[in-house]
Amino acid sequence: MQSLYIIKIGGNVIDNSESLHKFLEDFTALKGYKILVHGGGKVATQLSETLGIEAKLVDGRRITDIETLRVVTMVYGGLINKNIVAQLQRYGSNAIGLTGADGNLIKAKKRPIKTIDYGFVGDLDDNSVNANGISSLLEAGFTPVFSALTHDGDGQLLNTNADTIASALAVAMSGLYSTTLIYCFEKKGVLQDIDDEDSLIRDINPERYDELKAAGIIHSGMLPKLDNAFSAIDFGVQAVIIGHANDLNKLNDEASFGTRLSK
Ligand SMILES: Nc1ncnc2c1ncn2[C@@H]1O[C@H](COP(=O)(O)OP(=O)(O)O)[C@@H](O)[C@H]1O
Ligand SMILES: CC(=O)N[C@@H](CCC(=O)OP(=O)(O)O)C(=O)O
Repeated sequence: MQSLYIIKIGGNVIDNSESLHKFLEDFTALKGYKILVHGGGKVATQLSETLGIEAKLVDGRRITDIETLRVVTMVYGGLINKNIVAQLQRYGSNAIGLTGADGNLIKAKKRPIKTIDYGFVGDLDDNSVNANGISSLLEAGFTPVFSALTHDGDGQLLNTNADTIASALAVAMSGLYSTTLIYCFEKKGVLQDIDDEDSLIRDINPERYDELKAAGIIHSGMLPKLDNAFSAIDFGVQAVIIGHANDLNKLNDEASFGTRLSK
């Protein structure tokens, strides 16, 4: 089996142009098949507020009414995706920018209304990702760049969390490639003390995860990220690493890049 990297970058990296450029240069230098997934929640929140649309998030997930869907379509599918693709082209990567609607590559189901109506938010299931379609892009020499947008097959775009997209892509692609999933953000990895970059936790297994949650050491945005990450490992993804976007060039040096998850 050939190897594949699926790498996700979040809003804080995208919002910092120096950090983003270093990351994109290092991403281009990685050998072999690769897919980039980007969020951009921070930029969407800023634009919403500029437009006078209140940004509402519950448990890290954006309530996406029709106005907000327009904003995230512009921000994720347009502004951020096309800028990243243009920069990757500059560095020599033949990037192709995508939403899940393009090539019907990721189909989602609108989240059912329970206690909260999330609006146009899409959830993924086992059949969401068209792995063969994505594989044909990779084999043709393209580097797919996915934004946090999917579709329902009935003409409706949906907002889907980028960590979830990265995890679902990794699970689906692991049937065809030996897949490593990497979450890149603005810290060295999962930290024992969130304010101390020297307190990196090198390995986490499910038992340790439970302890760190109970002790309040892991909280907020790191909780859904690790839930997605452990679910990817359970469903056959070879390796999952969480690390600093500016350290991607140290990826092959196990001792210096990020937190590794194990079963
Ligand atoms: N133990 C921890 N180590 C590192 N980050 C943590 C930890 N616990 C909570 N976090 C928070 O998780 C955030 C990352 O999640 P999130 O904001 O969703 O990032 P992204 O937008 O990159 O996906 C960090 O910015 C940090 O504030
Ligand atoms: C449904 C939902 O919450 N979607 C996310 C998609 C963007 C994202 O995931 O961005 P980060 O990775 O930068 O957080 C949102 O709109 O914030």
